[in-house]
Amino acid sequence: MSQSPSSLKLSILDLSKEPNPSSLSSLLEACKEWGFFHIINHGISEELYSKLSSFSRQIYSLPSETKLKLGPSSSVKSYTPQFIASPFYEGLRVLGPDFFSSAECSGKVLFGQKSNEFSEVVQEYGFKMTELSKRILEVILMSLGDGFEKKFYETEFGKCYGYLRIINYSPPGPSHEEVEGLGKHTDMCCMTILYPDDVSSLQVRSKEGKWMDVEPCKGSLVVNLGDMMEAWSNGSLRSSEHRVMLRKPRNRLSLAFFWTFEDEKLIFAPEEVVGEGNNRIFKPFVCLDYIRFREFDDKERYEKVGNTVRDFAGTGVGM
Ligand SMILES: O=C(O)CCC(=O)C(=O)O
Ligand SMILES: [Fe+2]
Repeated sequence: MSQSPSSLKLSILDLSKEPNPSSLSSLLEACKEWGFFHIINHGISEELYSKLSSFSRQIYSLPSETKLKLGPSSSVKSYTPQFIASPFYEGLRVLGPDFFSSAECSGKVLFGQKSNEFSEVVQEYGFKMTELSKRILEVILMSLGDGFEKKFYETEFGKCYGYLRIINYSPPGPSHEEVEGLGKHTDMCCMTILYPDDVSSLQVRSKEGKWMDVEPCKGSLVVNLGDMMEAWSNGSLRSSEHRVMLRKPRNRLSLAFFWTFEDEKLIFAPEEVVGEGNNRIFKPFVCLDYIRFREFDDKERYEKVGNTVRDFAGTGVGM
């Protein structure tokens, strides 16, 4: 058996406070070292979360035939059944920016009459997460350089959009001490905001390759940077490998909100971000081409585990 992992206390960004030099420098440090941090005072109420998690529980207790009407081989394709990402993982994707319509499309199949309430809850969550993503991204840009949020927010990130994945991990069997709920991967997007339930199962891989348990932090959400951000920052911000290890004999529910560039975006780190005299470690690339590279197969849009943006667009310099 492998050694038991050490636990990792992530840096905390308090969104109720105006960013100051000290909070910006600890955020930057966290983004460079781990690409992961916690946010507190994020404005997502427990009430909204519990409404959405109650719908999620209802969804995942539906019979497989109902869920399979939403994918992977139906025309809707919002549902990823078990045995694609892992035997324990199933997920439902709701695409923004029109979260209501997207939720309605799946909700009609899953809930029939009750779908309106589901769509409203998802819309509210999607809207709040969108606002939150914009805000966090601005602070990250501020931490990267003086005035960078004004210079780059609109021009570079102005067309970003979000999508939500409602994820259910089924419990490992009694004979298993620990199983992989979601294997090692990096997120493709710019940034992910994760609302995990109270089961701590998320692990992040250090630069040295050591798996670390993310230490839970009450009332916080977990933010992690994705490959698009790593490429856009010329590798100075980190998109870390992470995975989910299931240990408790119960379901785990998580809500992952992905904030991503538009498909046609050409990712090319601005000169000021690269910095004078530094080498470019990524070739320019179009987002959709990278998403295609990572696709599991042409039917399923799940991330292909193992391939990262460095494999796809790395120049081989400075790695
Ligand atoms: O469920 C989790 O805690 C993590 C999910 C995740 O990493 C992902 O969906 O990319
Ligand atoms: Fe992830």
